[in-house]
Amino acid sequence: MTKHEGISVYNEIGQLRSVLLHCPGEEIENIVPDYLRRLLFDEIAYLKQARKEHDQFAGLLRQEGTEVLYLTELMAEILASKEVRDRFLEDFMEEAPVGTEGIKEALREFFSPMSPLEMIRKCIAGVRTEELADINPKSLGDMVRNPYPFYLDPIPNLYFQRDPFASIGEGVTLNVMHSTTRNRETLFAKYLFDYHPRFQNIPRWYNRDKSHPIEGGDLLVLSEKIVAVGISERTDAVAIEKMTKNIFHSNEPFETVLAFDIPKTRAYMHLDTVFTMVDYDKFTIYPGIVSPLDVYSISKGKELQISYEASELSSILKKYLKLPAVDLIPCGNGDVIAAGREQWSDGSNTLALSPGKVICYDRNHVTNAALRQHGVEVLEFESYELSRGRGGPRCMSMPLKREKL
Ligand SMILES: NC(=[NH2+])NCCC[C@H](N)C(=O)O
Repeated sequence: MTKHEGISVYNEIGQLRSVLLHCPGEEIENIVPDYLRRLLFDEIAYLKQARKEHDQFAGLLRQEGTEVLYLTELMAEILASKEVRDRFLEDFMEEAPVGTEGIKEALREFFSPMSPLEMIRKCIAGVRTEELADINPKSLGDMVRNPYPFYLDPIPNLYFQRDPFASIGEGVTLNVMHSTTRNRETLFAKYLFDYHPRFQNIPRWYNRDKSHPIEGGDLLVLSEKIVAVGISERTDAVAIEKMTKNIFHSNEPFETVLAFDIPKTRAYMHLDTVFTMVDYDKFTIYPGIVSPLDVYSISKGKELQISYEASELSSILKKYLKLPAVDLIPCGNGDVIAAGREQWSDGSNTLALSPGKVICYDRNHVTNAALRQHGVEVLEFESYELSRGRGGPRCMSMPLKREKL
């Protein structure tokens, strides 16, 4: 197994050294029209093409010198220990939730011949009822006929590794997801940080047993001093305060958390779907959120000091990032129709590889051209299928290490 490496993320744009991904697998082929909405998808995706696109994404990262780690492989390393494997399976079934002892027993048997990697892939893919042929009925629940086709639901959003936990400084938030369908994703993160030798003693700024939701797509580390967070459909103010207190009580250098109150709608589910940082003084932003935007600052002090920031976004960013000017590059380059279309497929959801160099979906050609006009280097990859899950390059990646600036 890999040696201790830890987490180090003090900005959004410093050279990306190490990143965690999940390449979509069979879980995508367990998405059915009846459950699309609940699974947070808008369409049925074609797995073969989605995997091809994801490999292009990983290829670009490697080509730029970034270490690419896969969640399934790290998890398989952990589950090589029989004790951890057994505990994981029990926790996983409990949270699924698998209701009856008869089904649990059948699942234990079903998984037992599998290698750790096969087991973890299957946990993510989901288990259909037809796959467990003979359940030994132990309760009424094991006997009644149930038309629902899964004993374990698929976890199709796992390729959005940005959301279940978030790296901030040398620690992480272990998140509480807004929707039931994504909550098991944070169990993988919990096991990584509890058991993987690469991540020993990582401080947690938030823990998944807290009831208030917070998701990684809402968390942006703008600098060593400033963290931005969305108050969004997915992240609530109580969770933000708890996380902020824990960060401020540590030795981390962060001094201010800027909370952006964005509209609570599906299209803008997280702050990073409407706003990402691309260079020291450049950001891409969806124009539709600029005028309704309220920003609050939470500053370090004996108590949390919370204030409403009355000025416009560019002034707030200039003030807190100590910049003479900032360039807000609009999604859709000022064209309302292009902005709406490209935001829907994550035109503003860029992943920075280094200051001024980002990875984007190729389909958002208007926004990509605007980024280039503003001096940003844009690397593109295909995006027919991955975009159907409503997330882009930033959503699909969790930085573990970035160079400090
Ligand atoms: N960081 C992000 N913007 N993630 C996008 C996640 C998309 C996913 N289908 C969801 O609704 O949860």
